[in-house]
Amino acid sequence: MTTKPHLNWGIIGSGQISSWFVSDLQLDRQEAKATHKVVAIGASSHTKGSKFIEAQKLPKTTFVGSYDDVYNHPDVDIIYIGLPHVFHKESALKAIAAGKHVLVEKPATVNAKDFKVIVDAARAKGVFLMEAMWLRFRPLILELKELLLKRKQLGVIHRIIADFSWDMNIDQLPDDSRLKSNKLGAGALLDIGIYPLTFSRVLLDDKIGKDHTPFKVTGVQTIHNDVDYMTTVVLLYEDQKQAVITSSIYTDSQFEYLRVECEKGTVFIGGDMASLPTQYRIEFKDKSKPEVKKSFPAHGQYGWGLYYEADAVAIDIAAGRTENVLCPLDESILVLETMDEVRKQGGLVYPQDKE
Ligand SMILES: NC(=O)C1=CN([C@@H]2O[C@H](COP(=O)(O)OP(=O)(O)OC[C@H]3O[C@@H](n4cnc5c(N)ncnc54)[C@H](OP(=O)(O)O)[C@@H]3O)[C@@H](O)[C@H]2O)C=CC1
Ligand SMILES: O=C1OC[C@@H](O)[C@H](O)[C@H]1O
Repeated sequence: MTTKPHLNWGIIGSGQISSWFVSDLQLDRQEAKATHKVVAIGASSHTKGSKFIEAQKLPKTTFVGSYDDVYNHPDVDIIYIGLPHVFHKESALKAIAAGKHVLVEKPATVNAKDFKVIVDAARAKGVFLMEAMWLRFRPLILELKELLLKRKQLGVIHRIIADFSWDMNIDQLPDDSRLKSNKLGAGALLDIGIYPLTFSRVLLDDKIGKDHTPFKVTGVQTIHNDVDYMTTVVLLYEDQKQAVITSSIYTDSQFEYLRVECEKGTVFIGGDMASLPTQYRIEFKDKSKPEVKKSFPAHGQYGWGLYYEADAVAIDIAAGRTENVLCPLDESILVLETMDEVRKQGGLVYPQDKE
């Protein structure tokens, strides 16, 4: 019997996404491709870290310390960074300096320039690095990629229309919320617009990263209180395909938030959150063909599905790879550069852009 790849995780930050990630790592999954252990929690205070351990039902012996303690913990193989965007750079650089592999939440950084610094540091140190864009690893997306791009079952793809909008009640949030403050990298595009942008990258272009099909970017932004409440992006590919990408923090998405329009039919993708697609259906232009519908369970016993990216990372590291083929570093840079261009046209500036 071959043993599965294994990773010992150090978690930085005890907030919302760290709690999802840690609960997924602990799920008992028969089909798991790797095994995971959370060995250390880094939190801004010992009390917060201990509460996190209790809430996540981690063993009481799990190490709790400062972020620095966790970067330098001898049992930790890989650091997961679950901090607001603006803290990703410093955290990733410290983890890399300590010789750890890194999985950093999306967006990898506020702009492309900052992520390039991290990529250079990881390459110099020879450690694994990836942006935690979990969408790229979901079975629903992999199945549609195979169906649309590899088998070309619906013929030529013409256009993608994709949205992630969520009424965050922004005016009721405290000014120092990561969802509201420009200083914390808030705004629709970076927080949620990155998902429909990723959908379009994954489903419209069969090339990735440095090899991508060239596209022109047009963006408009509605800015209030120094953050984008609403952003719309149009990508025009060299071969005339288009992606229309919308995001907003003061309206809500429809259940079917993504449409892939093709020569022979249209794919509609839906779910409660555009970061977590749970079903697709295909309407064929030939009406004699019955609609195809497929569901991919999530939540509860199925967890969030963050384990797909975690397993992929474990397999890469066991194989000695320092980046992942579905989420390579140049592709994260491309997405960040695209968002930089949209913000340049839309007028949204973050403090990191001026550094
Ligand atoms: N993949 C996904 O589906 C999701 C990804 N994300 C990404 O994860 C990251 C974190 O998001 P989320 O978990 O919602 O964030 P939280 O607001 O829950 O904050 C996470 C942690 O960051 C630290 N932190 C928060 N605010 C500050 C501050 N002002 N100054 C210093 N430290 C702070 C705290 O760490 P401590 O506990 O140590 O005090 C906090 O627990 C973001 O980059 C976001 O884009 C978020 C949600 C979903
Ligand atoms: O990545 C995300 O997806 C879900 C939202 O709740 C969150 O704000 C965002 O960071």
